Amino acid sequence: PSISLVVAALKPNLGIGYQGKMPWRLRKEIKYFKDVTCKVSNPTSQINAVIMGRKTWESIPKKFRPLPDRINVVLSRGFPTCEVIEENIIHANSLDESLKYLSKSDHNRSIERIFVIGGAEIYNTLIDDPRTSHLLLTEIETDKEIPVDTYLKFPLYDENTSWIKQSKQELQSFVGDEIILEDDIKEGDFVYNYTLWKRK
Ligand SMILES: NC(=O)C1=CN([C@@H]2O[C@H](COP(=O)(O)OP(=O)(O)OC[C@H]3O[C@@H](n4cnc5c(N)ncnc54)[C@H](OP(=O)(O)O)[C@@H]3O)[C@@H](O)[C@H]2O)C=CC1
Ligand SMILES: CCc1nc(N)nc(N)c1C#CCc1cc(OC)cc(-c2ccc3c(c2)OCO3)c1
Repeated sequence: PSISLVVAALKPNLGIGYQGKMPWRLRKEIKYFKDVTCKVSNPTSQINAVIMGRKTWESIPKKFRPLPDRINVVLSRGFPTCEVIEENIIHANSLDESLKYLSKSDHNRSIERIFVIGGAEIYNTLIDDPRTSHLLLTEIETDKEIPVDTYLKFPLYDENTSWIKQSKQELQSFVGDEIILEDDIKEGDFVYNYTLWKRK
């Protein structure tokens, strides 16, 4: 199965978190995240999965979790192998266990896409996993000093990296034409752009 990492990070050091929370609240970015992770070709027969670490699950405000219309998989070494907590909440103790569960055919809707939605420990393990085929990176920039204590260790800007930033057309066809992709979105002290990266 192929996995897509979805993350919003502050350039140039790819900061993603501060004291267990996100360093920013970007309204349009949250909508993009929802639209991209929810979108399936056929909503009656398909659904997507979002996989996250236990700390990210805990950081999502209770009223927003589980993220609706997606199968929510939470990873913790403290969970037994794989447990269906509620219809759309799965607890698993490893990525492999969760992928095994997601690839079973007895779901009432088939899984179209698998997105990893955080946090740092999960991202930094999976960026090197051969099953990770796409990276949906929201590149954020600011002139202000923003407190950040958690970073992506992604080799994107190294000269011999195997990750290639795709064209905007490629991103558009990946997310589908229903999603409007604005450029240089300004919110508060931030300017950001949506990007798609694939391995060479
Ligand atoms: N900018 C962005 O787009 C995003 C940013 N974030 C930020 O990331 C930060 C959270 O990241 P981080 O602290 O790394 O925590 P994570 O969300 O990555 O959760 C870490 C926990 O996940 C479990 N876990 C990790 N790897 C595995 C594994 N291989 N198998 C089983 N369980 C595993 C462990 O749970 P246990 O301890 O229970 O064993 C571990 O403690 C926050 O600041 C958050 O705001 C999060 C999402 C998106
Ligand atoms: C939504 C931010 C985001 N953007 C991108 N590009 N990739 C991501 N993986 C994420 C994320 C995430 C997990 C998360 C963390 C969080 O606090 C740490 C809050 C949310 C969240 C999820 C849904 C929400 C919402 C917040 O407000 C309204 O609806 C969602």
